[in-house]
Amino acid sequence: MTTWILNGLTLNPETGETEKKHLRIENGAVAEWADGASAPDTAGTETIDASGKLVSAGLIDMHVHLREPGFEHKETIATGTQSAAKGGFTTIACMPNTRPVIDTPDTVKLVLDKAATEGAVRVLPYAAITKNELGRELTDFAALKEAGAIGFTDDGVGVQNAQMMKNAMTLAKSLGMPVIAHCEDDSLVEGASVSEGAFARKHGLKGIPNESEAIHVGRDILLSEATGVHYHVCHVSTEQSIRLIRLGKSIGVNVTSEVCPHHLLLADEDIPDTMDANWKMNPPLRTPRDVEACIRALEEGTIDIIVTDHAPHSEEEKARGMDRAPFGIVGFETAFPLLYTKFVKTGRWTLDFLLRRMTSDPARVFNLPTGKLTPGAPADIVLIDLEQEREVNPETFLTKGRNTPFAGWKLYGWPALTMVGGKVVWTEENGIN
Ligand SMILES: NC(=O)N[C@@H](CC(=O)O)C(=O)O
Ligand SMILES: [Zn+2]
Ligand SMILES: [Zn+2]
Repeated sequence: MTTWILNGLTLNPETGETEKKHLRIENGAVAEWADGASAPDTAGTETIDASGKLVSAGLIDMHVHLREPGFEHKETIATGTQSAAKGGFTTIACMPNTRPVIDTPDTVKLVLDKAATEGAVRVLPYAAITKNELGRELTDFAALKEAGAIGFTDDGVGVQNAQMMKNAMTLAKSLGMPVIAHCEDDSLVEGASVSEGAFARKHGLKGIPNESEAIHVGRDILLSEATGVHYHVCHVSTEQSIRLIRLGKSIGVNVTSEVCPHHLLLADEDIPDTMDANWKMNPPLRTPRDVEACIRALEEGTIDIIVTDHAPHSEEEKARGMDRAPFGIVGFETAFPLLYTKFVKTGRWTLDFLLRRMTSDPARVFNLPTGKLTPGAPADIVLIDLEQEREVNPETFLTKGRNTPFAGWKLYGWPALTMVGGKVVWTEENGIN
């Protein structure tokens, strides 16, 4: 089957300018970029008009929470992947902190089966490092890999014991698998819900110190050096962690890292005095100095990729107040417009820079066959409207979560159509296909 995406704008990375091209798709794969100056012969083919829209490889999000099994009131694989499609994502990697935890081959298979039948986009499951994410006993890495897990992580909590982490890394290395770490030392955090900083001081709250993250980053870089494993740091949020990752990379340690839009855009002092728990996430919003450090680290390559850490919770859970509400905010449906508006439209980044951090770089870091629209690649594509300004309205989200601090923000760069493997899965006009 042939599909033509006609008259779209594609980015020429050499000039940084967009140019009009037609894209031919054959049997779910990219076949040809044709000159936009003349009309191709489209007799007998399906056509999609992309006039005025950017044509990009589908976005890749290597850190998301789909909540199924066990927390279907927050999200399901169906709603989470639909939300991802609406946000322009075509591949997402989901975290194992479900109930039960994804720590057996059967739970990995359950996620893969559900994703295949009910999912709107590609889903790559991570499996837990330790059984039930309790930090006591390693899971069966070989069997989990065999079942389809793409890496190991106890996201949601840090692995507190260094020997446990070293054993995990040694085993993962022997299987050629990465270890992905939520970096948090529990002994330094105990009961705090916001960062140590201006907001905590103003409200007399106990704060989460920056070193609670960086201590694990430093420890794990040493363990990665010792074991040779590919070690990937989750949701980097502090200047201290960045310093350590920079050092690790400079001496050749196999370390990579990710950052979330909120840690590039918001600081603790932006949290409203109403203590709205839609501003509560882990790691917490840090100081403006940390925000600038995260931006620079991404710019210099110390941080490799952008992820959302999409973490839906119900309105009832988020209404429990800053102290008692769970950590986490949704991310799929605001990520690209936020970053495009605040970093590309303002002139700090090129469009090419932003797109790479959300497409080809995650594919490179995790060895995925997607992320580039070169002939032969899967036709995972997003069309993006860069011109129209719209307001973030959580009531229109496809995720079950409404927990975002970005409601009301006026943004550009909204996805208009998402295609996975040559099949249109979502359009602005008609919703989920
Ligand atoms: N990021 C969050 O604030 N919450 C995540 C857990 C996590 O990513 O650590 C969640 O599962 O809700
Ligand atoms: Zn985490
Ligand atoms: Zn997470």
